[in-house]
Amino acid sequence: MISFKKVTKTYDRNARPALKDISLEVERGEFVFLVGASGSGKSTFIRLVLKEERPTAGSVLVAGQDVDAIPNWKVPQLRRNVGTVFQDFRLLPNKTVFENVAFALQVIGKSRGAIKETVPEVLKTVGLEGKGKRMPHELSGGEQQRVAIARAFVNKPGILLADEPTGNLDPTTSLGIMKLLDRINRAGTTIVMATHDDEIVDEMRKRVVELVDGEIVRDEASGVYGSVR
Ligand SMILES: Nc1ncnc2c1ncn2[C@@H]1O[C@H](COP(=O)(O)OP(=O)(O)OP(=O)(O)O)[C@@H](O)[C@H]1O
Repeated sequence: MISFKKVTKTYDRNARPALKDISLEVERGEFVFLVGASGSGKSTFIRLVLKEERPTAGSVLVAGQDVDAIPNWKVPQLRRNVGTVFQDFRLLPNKTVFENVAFALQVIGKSRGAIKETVPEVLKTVGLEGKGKRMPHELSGGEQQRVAIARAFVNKPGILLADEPTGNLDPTTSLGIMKLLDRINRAGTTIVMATHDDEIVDEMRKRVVELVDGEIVRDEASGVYGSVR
């Protein structure tokens, strides 16, 4: 589903690479934790998948397509198939919960009828039934993240990229968010989640890919946050 073939990304010509000769295959339906210290290259990995950055060398394939070969006018189509969730939720503050989720459908031209039907269903899936009329500031952090996940998921993307989605949440709320992501994954969406949250990684026992200074130092099925020595 996502394939990195000998990918190097250098932002500044003289700086050390943010990613160094990375090769990685993420199969359809997998759940992968990307772990590593701040600056190890996790966000760069995510930006390359979204074509927000271009590799300096090597190639990135998403659903079999070389991202670099996708013309700019087709990039929105790529990003529709790759939902994103971030640490800071990124909701539209002046729109209701319903409108925040509906927006993702409006931009792809869905009819009002379809939107009216789909949004409440998705809100129910993420545990926000009946909260469509609330404004983001009237929600807890965990609820705001659920809205962000609903928005990312409403188009049923094949891939969901999550960059520190539990970074602003307490442990109990984080666990709720992880259960939701796990459910979405089990329904068929491939998930790559960058995180520093060792408790979550240890609890979930998914594939763990560890980056150190832009290089993959560990790739384990059912792994834990820190390598077992
Ligand atoms: N736009 C940019 N221009 C120049 N250098 C950058 C840019 N973005 C990232 N870098 C550098 O690339 C390296 C990897 O950064 P990246 O953001 O991918 O790490 P990260 O693992 O996501 O870190 P964090 O956990 O803090 O988000 C760092 O050395 C960083 O300073």
